[in-house]
Amino acid sequence: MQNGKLHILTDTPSLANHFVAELRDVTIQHDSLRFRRNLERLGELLAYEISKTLPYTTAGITTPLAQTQTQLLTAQPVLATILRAGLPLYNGMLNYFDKAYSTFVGAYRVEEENTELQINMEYLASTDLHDKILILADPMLATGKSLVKAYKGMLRHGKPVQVHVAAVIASPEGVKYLQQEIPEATIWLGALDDHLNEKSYIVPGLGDAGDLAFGPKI
Ligand SMILES: O=P(O)(O)OC[C@H]1O[C@H](OP(=O)(O)OP(=O)(O)O)[C@H](O)[C@@H]1O
Ligand SMILES: O=c1cc[nH]c(=O)[nH]1
Ligand SMILES: [Mg+2]
Repeated sequence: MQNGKLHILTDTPSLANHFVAELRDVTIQHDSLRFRRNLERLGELLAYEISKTLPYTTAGITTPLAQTQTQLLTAQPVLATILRAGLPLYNGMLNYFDKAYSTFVGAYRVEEENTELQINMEYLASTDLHDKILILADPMLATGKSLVKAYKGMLRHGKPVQVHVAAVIASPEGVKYLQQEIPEATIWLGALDDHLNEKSYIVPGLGDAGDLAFGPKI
């Protein structure tokens, strides 16, 4: 699906399908090194796709043989992510936007029986966001509450001129919530899944991205 504001990598046959498949597959996903690397690879692909929509200016460069011209980013984006599971995806993006400044948010879902899902946000370290192109990356867009809470917290550090949200797997419910709460955002997904289950996990999804990347939380 491509509607200008929502882009989904796996709607087109490409290697992105392999990386998402390996993240989901129970016979492969327990290899945590491979799991993190696949998140990183998708961060690289998403960064590349986003880069095609950013502003560029013509710049002159000197090779050993001649002068030539090229198109370079007018300004670096700011990369933001949510700990823990966001780290490998962020790292992939930083591999490509290698001069970007960063913003980090520490947030986690509090999953308790019979209560509505809450997000605990305990840490936010941000660079100046005023008039910046912000790319907010988190592998899982489930209810969307973590991303929305993180973004609203970040606005204390300036209003970005452009907002991109990048996720590896999203639910339709999460996309709808994000579009309602952050209508200015362009959304970039690895895959758009079917639904959320009663514990607000994405189905078919991949399970718990943070635990698969870094081990179970106690
Ligand atoms: O859309 P939501 O319903 O808010 O869910 C998505 C959040 O869940 C995961 O983090 P989690 O809370 O599991 O923390 P972790 O990265 O420490 O595992 C994921 O990385 C998102 O931040
Ligand atoms: O399906 C989900 C939902 C939230 N967080 C995850 O890691 N997976
Ligand atoms: Mg988790």
